[in-house]
Amino acid sequence: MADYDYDLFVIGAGSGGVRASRIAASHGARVAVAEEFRIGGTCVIRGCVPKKLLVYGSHFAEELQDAAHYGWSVEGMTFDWNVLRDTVLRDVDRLEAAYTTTLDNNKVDHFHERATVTGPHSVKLASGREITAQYILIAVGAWPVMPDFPGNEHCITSNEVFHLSSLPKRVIVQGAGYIAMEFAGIFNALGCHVTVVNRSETMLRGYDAALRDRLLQITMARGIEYKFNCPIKLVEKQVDGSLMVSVGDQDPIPADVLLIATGRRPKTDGLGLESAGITLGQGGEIPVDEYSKTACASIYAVGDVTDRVQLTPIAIREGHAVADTLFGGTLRKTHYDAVPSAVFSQPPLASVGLTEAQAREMFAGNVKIFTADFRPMKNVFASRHERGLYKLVVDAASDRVLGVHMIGPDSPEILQAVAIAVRAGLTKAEFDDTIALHPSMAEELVLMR
Ligand SMILES: Cc1cc2nc3c(=O)[nH]c(=O)nc-3n(C[C@H](O)[C@H](O)[C@H](O)COP(=O)(O)OP(=O)(O)OC[C@H]3O[C@@H](n4cnc5c(N)ncnc54)[C@H](O)[C@@H]3O)c2cc1C
Ligand SMILES: NC(=O)c1ccc[n+]([C@@H]2O[C@H](COP(=O)([O-])OP(=O)(O)OC[C@H]3O[C@@H](n4cnc5c(N)ncnc54)[C@H](O)[C@@H]3O)[C@@H](O)[C@H]2O)c1
Repeated sequence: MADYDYDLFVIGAGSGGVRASRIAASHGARVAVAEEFRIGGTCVIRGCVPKKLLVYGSHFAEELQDAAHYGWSVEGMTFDWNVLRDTVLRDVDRLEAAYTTTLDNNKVDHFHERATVTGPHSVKLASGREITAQYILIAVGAWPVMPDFPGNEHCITSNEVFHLSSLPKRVIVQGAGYIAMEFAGIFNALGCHVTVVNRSETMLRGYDAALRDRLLQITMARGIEYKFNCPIKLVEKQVDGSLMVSVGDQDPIPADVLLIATGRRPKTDGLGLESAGITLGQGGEIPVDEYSKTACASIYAVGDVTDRVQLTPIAIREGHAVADTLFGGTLRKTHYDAVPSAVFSQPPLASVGLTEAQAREMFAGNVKIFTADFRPMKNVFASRHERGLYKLVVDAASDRVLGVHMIGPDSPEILQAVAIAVRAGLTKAEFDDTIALHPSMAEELVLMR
């Protein structure tokens, strides 16, 4: 290894890249990482973290609305977008500094520039410097897809949404996936008029149909408008700076912001992978084996760029596994069973394991479904009519719980704990044998009969 400048060169200091760098260095490897934007990557800089802070910030609207029922007087309340935005952006700066310190503490060299691959053991920095490494890890993440229609230059993506100069009055969100439903919830709670425009009639594909339907009903009641089966045809900028958006065969919709949330494509364009004999998949993803090794034995790839599961904890696990495999003396794979996930919509939904539809197909219909459809106590007290819905999907033959699906207040927090039980393969009888924690919403999980 001594013939190379580094033992490991990582391209991309995001969730996967930082974890792999840190762990490889802790195993004694000489590691460097190149980052073309900001240390921390999508999750920290313009993804999970600032998004969740905006969810927290906007959720006060609901709390303040309900507060009067609990005896609080909240007259004259106001909201200042600039304060929330700037506080969130300051927290992002803090986290970027913390990630940089982590790299420094682990003696990982970092180059603040773009890197491309020039061969199985070599990379080139934007400044022109060539660096060699025994192994190269590609952890460059993904990039928002911008659909092709006239006027798309007037639209923003999740990259820009955290920096809006003012709170828009009217927001159109294109797409009905994670980002669309999370930002529809944020803007709706902050008092904007929100229209979700989707090309199909399905929102949050992959989530259980009953939960999706519940989210649709609640968010419609909260004022979000939906236009399904509705492609965007044209966006025209008006003299006052607002937008006129032509959708489907309907009347154009006026808006101040059009947020595109139509998926994220692996960021592999121009990365030079062909120089190492790596052929990209149809969606631009890097094909890898179960150890995240590419077709080139010295090059690995983790995270969104491989388009396996586009979630931060997965990128982190994959990065950690590569570092252990290459430098820790342990061959380590990442498992993808019972991966918990959540949509931080308002209300949020969360899920682990098989949906009812998936289980019915895999188990030839031999499944049992248990549901709790309830009005959370705090909602009843606040005269809020929104109901929570929890669903357990159970293998009828073995009694094993195959999936847990929840929509309602705090469901992501509750689901993380119950995901342990699903991953451990516990049965419905073992759920039932667990004493309820009362009064809580989570107790519904052990009370479904
Ligand atoms: C708005 C939004 C909200 C999200 N919310 C959640 C959530 O709540 N929970 C969750 O689990 N996931 C969430 N995600 C997904 C999550 O952010 C990603 O799955 C995760 O960040 C992927 O990590 P990664 O290491 O693969 O890539 P990234 O974190 O994207 O890191 C890749 C890094 O590589 C850099 N880079 C790219 N090309 C080069 C190059 N050639 N040279 C040098 N550097 C380069 C990029 O600048 C970037 O910093 C969200 C994503 C978005 C966009
Ligand atoms: N809470 C979380 O864990 C979280 C939050 C945000 C993002 N993410 C990750 O980031 C990824 C990207 O998020 P996303 O919301 O952009 O993608 P997504 O895959 O969740 O949703 C994409 C949406 O865009 C629609 N669409 C796709 N192509 C289109 C086109 N050409 N025209 C019109 N509509 C189109 C799809 O029908 C779908 O509704 C997610 O897959 C997820 O893995 C996770």
